[in-house]
Amino acid sequence: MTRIKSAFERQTARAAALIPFLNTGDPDFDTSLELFRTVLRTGADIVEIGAPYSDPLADGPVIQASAVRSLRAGFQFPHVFEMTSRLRRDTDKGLVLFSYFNPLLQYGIDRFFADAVSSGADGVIIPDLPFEESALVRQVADRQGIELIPLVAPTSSEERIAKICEEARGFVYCVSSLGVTGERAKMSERVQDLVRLARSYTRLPIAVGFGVSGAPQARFIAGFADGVIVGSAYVRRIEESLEAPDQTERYALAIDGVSQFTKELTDAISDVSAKS
Ligand SMILES: O=P(O)(O)OC[C@@H](O)[C@@H](O)c1c[nH]c2ccccc12
Repeated sequence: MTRIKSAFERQTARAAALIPFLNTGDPDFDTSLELFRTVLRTGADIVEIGAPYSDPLADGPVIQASAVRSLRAGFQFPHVFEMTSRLRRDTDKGLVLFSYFNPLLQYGIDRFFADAVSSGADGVIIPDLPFEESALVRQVADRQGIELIPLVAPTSSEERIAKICEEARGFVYCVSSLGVTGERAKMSERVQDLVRLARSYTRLPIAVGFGVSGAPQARFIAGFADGVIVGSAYVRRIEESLEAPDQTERYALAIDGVSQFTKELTDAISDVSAKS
């Protein structure tokens, strides 16, 4: 059984897996390594390990600012492999590399997947991978033995969702709403229809992301999906920690912030299974 599959299977106690996203190198490499370790230690089942990019078209202001911080702190693309191999030593949970298509193309598709496998990654998400190129990329991923996790959006036609789900590996990422990443006060109820539709085309786990700002949305999603993906709300806690005057306090605030938030989210998700 793959680590991604077992991460979802382990959720018999909880209604859904918790899947945080953080950018590698935000606010610097060593601190982000400790932040990833902290969310994994305090309850995350899978992590999305972001490769910061200078032109993150699908990201809202919080993750855009995070990418700027990482790049300013000297992030280079191969650091995602260093991050993954460091985390792999500590954990058997799911490690998913997250990169836009362009920097991955620059690095070389075959080289990227070969390095991803040797770093211990279980999966890859490429949010802006054009459907027309996905067959080639999936073939490389399959050949290298790593799972290429697709996204379906509220705007996807049923025909396109069917095709994406048929070719999916690992899990299916259902984007909850139109637009860019970022916390929403309320999630669209329509995401339940999207998950229901995807479920009719795949037996893989289905995770929902975009807009989760805290426990209420996590609880809502855990009621009908297998995974809750949270990015901006975590990254905002890192950003807020940087307002503290000195480095030691900034570090402590960031670690405490993501640790406390993970507990809030896992408690909310566990609530759901207790009730159902
Ligand atoms: O930030 P949010 O609204 O919690 O959404 C998850 C998102 O951060 C993460 O999955 C992600 C980060 N960058 C992306 C770009 C496209 C799609 C998804 C993402």
